[in-house]
Amino acid sequence: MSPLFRVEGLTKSFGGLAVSRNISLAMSEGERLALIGPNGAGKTTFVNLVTGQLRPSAGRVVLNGEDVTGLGAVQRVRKGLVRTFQVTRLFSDMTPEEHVTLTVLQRQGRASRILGRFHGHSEVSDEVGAILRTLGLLEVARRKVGEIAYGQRRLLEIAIALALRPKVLLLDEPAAGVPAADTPRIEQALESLPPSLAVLMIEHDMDLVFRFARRVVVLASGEIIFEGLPSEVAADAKVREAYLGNYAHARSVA
Ligand SMILES: Nc1ncnc2c1ncn2[C@@H]1O[C@H](COP(=O)(O)OP(=O)(O)OP(=O)(O)O)[C@@H](O)[C@H]1O
Repeated sequence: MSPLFRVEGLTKSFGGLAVSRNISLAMSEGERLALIGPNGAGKTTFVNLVTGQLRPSAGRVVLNGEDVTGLGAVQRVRKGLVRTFQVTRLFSDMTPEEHVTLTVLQRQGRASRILGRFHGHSEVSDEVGAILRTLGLLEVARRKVGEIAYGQRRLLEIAIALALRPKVLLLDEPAAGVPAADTPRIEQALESLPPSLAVLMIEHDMDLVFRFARRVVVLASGEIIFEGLPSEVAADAKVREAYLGNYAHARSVA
């Protein structure tokens, strides 16, 4: 079976710094993949290349057999390639319900007509309610974002991404900054994501990685150095060296 999504030979340099080196990777429908690696390994750059925030120096991004490398970020979202960001980008005066409603209407090309009339949209409210329920946000659906917990804001980012009906969802550190007591909520929400969705998650919280991922890819210095089962990753010599080297470097500059 051909993969839902693949990248071939993705390469990117900033000046003389090679940040992504010939990265090839495929994902199938329903896949749960974690992309890990030491700080500065090039994980966010990889996501930016996949979603069109950055243009690669070489290589291709292929979704459903279609080469989307030439498309911009908005066009890729329309095709089903959707991401969340490491830092939340929400409006603190709006509620979760308003954020998700606006996104659904935007996806349908109707957002410009409804500004100021959020609650009357019964034709999308079932979908909005279902998305908020999936992420465990129904109870705060009508609270202002500025008043809800940080972990709930991170979940709202994922809710907004779901409202775009992704085929491939890329999560950039969904648990970053979330208090440890709230990470089970994030984990639970990730488990509730639609089974057919292909999910790639960047995450530093290894407990979360091991519980979420069926496959792990390790990036170091812009290169894939490991691809395999979560149970195998910790024992891999190259992976240990990459993390240890990074740790030693951090100690030497501290
Ligand atoms: N726009 C840019 N211009 C120049 N260098 C950049 C740019 N973006 C990223 N880099 C560099 O590329 C390297 C990889 O950065 P990237 O943010 O992709 O790593 P990362 O693996 O996501 O790191 P972290 O885990 O710390 O978020 C770093 O050395 C970074 O300084």
